[in-house]
Order: sequence, then C-alpha cells, then structure tokens
Amino acid sequence: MSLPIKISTSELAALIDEHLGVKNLDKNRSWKVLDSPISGRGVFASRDIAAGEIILRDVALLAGPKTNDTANVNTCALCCCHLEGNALDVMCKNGCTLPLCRTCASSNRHFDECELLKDWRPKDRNKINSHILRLISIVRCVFLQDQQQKLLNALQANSDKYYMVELQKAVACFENFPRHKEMLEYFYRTICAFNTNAFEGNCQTAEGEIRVRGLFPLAGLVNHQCTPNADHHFEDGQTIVLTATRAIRQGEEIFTSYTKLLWSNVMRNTFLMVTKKFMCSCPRCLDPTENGTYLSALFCRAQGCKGIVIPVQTKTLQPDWRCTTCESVFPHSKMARYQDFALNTINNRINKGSVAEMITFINDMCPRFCPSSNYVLVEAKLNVIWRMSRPTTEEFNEDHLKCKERYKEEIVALLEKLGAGDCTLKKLITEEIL
Ligand SMILES: C[S@@+](CC[C@H](N)C(=O)[O-])C[C@H]1O[C@@H](n2cnc3c(N)ncnc32)[C@H](O)[C@@H]1O
Repeated sequence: MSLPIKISTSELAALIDEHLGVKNLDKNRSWKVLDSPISGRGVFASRDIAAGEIILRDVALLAGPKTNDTANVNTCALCCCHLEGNALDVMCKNGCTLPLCRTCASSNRHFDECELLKDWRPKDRNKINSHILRLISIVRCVFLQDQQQKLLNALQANSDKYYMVELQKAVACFENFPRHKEMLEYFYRTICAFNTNAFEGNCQTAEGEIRVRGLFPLAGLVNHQCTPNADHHFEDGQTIVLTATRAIRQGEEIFTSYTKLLWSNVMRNTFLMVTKKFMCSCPRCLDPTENGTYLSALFCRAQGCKGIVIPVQTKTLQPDWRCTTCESVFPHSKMARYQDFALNTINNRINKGSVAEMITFINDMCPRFCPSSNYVLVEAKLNVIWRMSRPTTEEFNEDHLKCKERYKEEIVALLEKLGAGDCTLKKLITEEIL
C-alpha cells in the first residue's frame, strides 16, 4: 500500500523542473513526466534518443552514506568517503556522534546537522551508531525548503511495518528525539519514500570510492522493467545519470531495472515484491524460458531423467515446475529447496578459496548438481571475472585466462538473448571498467 499523494502529475513535473533548476534543464532535453500505463507516474522520451545517449542527470533531494545495521560505520556522514582510523578518531569532536572526514567535520553543512543531533541527545556518545548514520539521509528532510518538502511529499511512498521499525530504532537512539505526531509522520513518510525510490551504489571520485544512497526525484519516477532501455550510474555523491542502453523512440516509456539483470524470474519478482511491493509483468517475466536463457533451470528430479525443469506459471512467486524432457511436474516447495541448496553450496565457496579453486569447482563440481544456465552459477562466473580483473597477487595460467574469456562470452551471450543492449554490466565485462 502507498501513502496518499495529493498532487497532480503536471504539478509534480513543475516541481521537478524547479528542483533541477535552469542549469540542468537543457533545451534539447529528451524526457518528460507523464502518467504511466504501467504504474502511477513515469518518465517518457520526448524525442528520439540514441543508444548510449545520456537521457537525464538528476540531483539528490536527500542523500547520505550507504550503510547497513552492522557495517560501514567508517564512512563520512557527509561526503561518504572511506575513513581510516578507529571510531573515536573519526567521530565528530562536538558530540553529535557522526563519523566525518576532516574537511566535512569543519564545514558549514555539518554545523546545522551537528547542532540538531546534539539537541536530540544521542544516548551513547562514545560510539558511532550505525542506525544514526543510516538515519542521517532521512534526517536531512528537516532542512528542506517548502518547495522541496512539497516535492518529497509528491513522491510515491510505499508503507510497511518494517519501515515503522526503522523509525522506532532511530527514536531509540536519542533521549530527546522529537515525538510530536506531525514530525514523526514526516519522518515515516520520508523513510517510506526512500525505500520506494532511492538509489544506492558506489562511485569512483578523485578522492577514492564513495558509497552513497540518495533520493533523486526525477530518476525515482522511472518505472521498472526486467529488460530495461536505460541504466544508471552515480556521477558523484549528489548526481545520478541515466543512459539509454538502446535506441528509444519518442513517446516510449523509459525503464531501468530495480534488480540484477541476470537473476531468475522468481528471484527478481521475490525481490521486487519484498522491496518495492509489486510483481513485474514485462515480456521477460511472462516467458517461462526467460528469453531462452533458462536462468531458473534446475535438473529434473524424476528417476533416470537428465532433463531440466523450469517454472511453468508466470505471475506467481510459487510456481509449479515442469521438466522440458519428461514433462514431470514438481511443486515449488521441492524445487525451492533444491535451488536453495545450489545457492548455498555455490555461495559458500565464493571468495573462500583462490580463484583457481573456484574455477575448478565451477567447471568440475557444479555441473553435477546445477545446470550451467542457472543464475547462481552465472553469478559465480561473474565473480571469477571480477576477481581476475582486479589487482591481485594470485597468478593465473593460460587455462585460467581461457576460462575467464569463456565465462565473459557466455555472459555477454546471455545479455544479448535478454536484449539488454549496451547495459553497464556488458560494458563492465567487455571493457573491464572496474
Ligand atoms: C520508484 S517508484 C516509480 C515511480 C512511480 N510509478 C510513481 O508514480 O511515483 C517505484 C514504484 O512504482 C511502481 N512500479 C514501478 N515499476 C513497475 C512495474 N513494472 N509494474 C508495476 N508497478 C511498478 C511500484 O509501485 C513501485 O513501488
């Protein structure tokens, strides 16, 4: 369920223009905001767009470090750079408990935030609290101007009891967190809007890699398809760029993918349902062969059969599975256990041993229990490519290098079958931009 939105699509489009400002609104712009036949509002091509062309550049309304509950507290709360040193070294010396780099610690931008958090009185002033660090991108909604708050409230905000838990965890970190209804509702809506629309990612800057999450009002209006026509990357901690992965005709809706491209149908839709509260019905999701990639395929469980089974129904997260050879049908519960076994067995090996051991495992062991098209095995091959492309002390012989090339060809062929165009993943693999 989403929280109510009390604004028309044209008013929202005007707020986005204002947000981007004249500087970012070039005359040759290629997009417009309209109602979408897929869901709510969407972004559409206002002219033909060439493959590889930048569609839009959007500026964060709210942004902060990408963190989770337990890790990454060594990230600057403001510029999101990696911080060296122990918690006490990097924590703000004025008592707000945020980790900060030297430049940000003395900046005006931090001053107001620091005063606000100190006023709320963090309970434990001697340690960095990952909840507070995660909350900081939300807390920044307090400093938005009226029109920006209006824009924030115009974004779709899916509600969920776990988002309420996120708010309760935040409240529990302070002795004096504002508890009046209006403020709590504003924070709750902002958390919901973040979970519905935000982008997370890593970005290479002159100072090193930063890890950010941000709410981008225009990019956040882009709906999802599993074979999208656009891809995104962070230009810096405040700017996101959408690029066309193939030619887009005037009037077509622009889509990105909210999931990994190479996940299976069930995996993608489970993720979409949990994180974004919808199931996709794009052509790829409706095709049990997944454009002939068989990313879901598992071996048939019928005695003596060497065929593969694939989910037969679409539009459900618990489909029956049927063998493409003997046509035996298996309930989802049985195949889900088998898929989990393959996933756990393969994931337990990833990053544990050397790359050479991983290659032997993929080539010799995995084919005994997992078809080569299964997405978990595809992900394992991607992992080998990444590890071999990064600086490492491990030495590779000719066979290893040949395997890497073969894995790359297999994955590029999969992306082609899916119609993924010049997506970031293809560029990463073929151009080795890591
Ligand atoms: C980031 S927002 C996209 C913008 C949204 N349509 C709006 O009006 O603000 C994500 C939400 O849009 C909807 N959505 C996006 N792609 C969809 C799709 N392919 N099918 C159904 N709903 C979709 C879902 O409700 C999802 O939670």
